[in-house]
Amino acid sequence: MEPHEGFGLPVEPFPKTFSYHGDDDDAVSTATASDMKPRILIMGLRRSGKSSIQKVVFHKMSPNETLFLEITSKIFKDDVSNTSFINFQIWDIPGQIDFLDSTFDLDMIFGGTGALIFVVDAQDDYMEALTCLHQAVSKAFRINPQIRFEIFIHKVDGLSDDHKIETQRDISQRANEELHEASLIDLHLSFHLTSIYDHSIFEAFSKVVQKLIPQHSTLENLLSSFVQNSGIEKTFLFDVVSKIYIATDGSPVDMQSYELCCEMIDVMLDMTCIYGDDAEDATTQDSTCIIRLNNSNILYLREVTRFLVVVCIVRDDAFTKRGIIDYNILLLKKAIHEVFDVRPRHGKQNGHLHPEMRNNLMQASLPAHA
Ligand SMILES: Nc1nc2c(ncn2[C@@H]2O[C@H](COP(=O)(O)OP(=O)(O)OP(=O)(O)O)[C@@H](O)[C@H]2O)c(=O)[nH]1
Repeated sequence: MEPHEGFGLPVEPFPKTFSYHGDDDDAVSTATASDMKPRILIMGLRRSGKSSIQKVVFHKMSPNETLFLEITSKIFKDDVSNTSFINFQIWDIPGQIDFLDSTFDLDMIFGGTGALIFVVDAQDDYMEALTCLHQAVSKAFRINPQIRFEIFIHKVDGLSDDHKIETQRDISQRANEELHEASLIDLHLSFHLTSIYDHSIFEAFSKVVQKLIPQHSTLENLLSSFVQNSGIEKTFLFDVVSKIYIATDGSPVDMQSYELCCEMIDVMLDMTCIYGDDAEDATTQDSTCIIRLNNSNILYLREVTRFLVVVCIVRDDAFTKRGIIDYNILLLKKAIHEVFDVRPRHGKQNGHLHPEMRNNLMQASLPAHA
């Protein structure tokens, strides 16, 4: 099954030559070919929820099934690129990793890492987790200062809204104070409140992945231009299998809209699995799905590649101009294919929309929105 052959031009998930170290590959030179893929590490104490996060986001495991997951005893490398647009590896690091143990090649582990997710169980006493967090991030930062550090304050489904905010404030203050005392002032931590029992884990993972996509700001510009010229309220570019949104337009994301779009993808995939033609993949046929909501909005889903769909929220009066929207979606697809065809080494992304793409979109704009 070749990735992204479903629509027109071939598209690579991430450019294969892409490295998070610019042109310097020394840090990963000892790794094997499959280890060369950009990598996200998930770390944290035992039973903090690392394997559950990975199974729920990338393997469609239902949250309740995670109750029966066994303890991870060695590093689990999960290559998600066969089923997902996201061409990288997720490494689940066992809770009991000992940084002084020479059997762990830390230079290799942290050298090729794009992001380190550290999971803190918010339903447990988190003091030990904070000590481990400090050890992990300071070690990783000294080996590879390019790593993004993402702290998932996890299992917040058991906490009230006030308690969530208070927990985040306390954890971020303690973690940053420790870094300050260790003079690691350039080490930046990002915090996310997460749970596998709602969409917060998908939202947080989306944010992590977006920071690792070199083309992200170009995509965001492209989607903003698309929205403005099509009379659309909000649009997301989704990796279908993981429901991670690769990009959205520049307007703020509200969780309810994101959840609605995720649920639409679930409905489409479930229907396709149950009633679809077995010979065809869920999204090989330029799939389209429209759901009219009871609040005068319409959810409009269109395939971009085999693994990517664009989901739009449109007011029903704007949807009467569907021809314009469809025309703009055609241009959007073409532009997205072009964006991912650009390899950073040979032509670095500058984060701006190519003028040709912008002009094409303008041609399709409604007079009212032009
Ligand atoms: N309430 C709640 N429980 C969760 C959440 N995520 C995971 N869990 C539970 O936490 C327990 C431990 O989850 P695992 O994913 O096995 O934890 P782990 O960090 O991989 O554990 P090790 O393999 O020992 O490193 C399981 O019973 C999960 O069901 C969550 O968001 N909320």
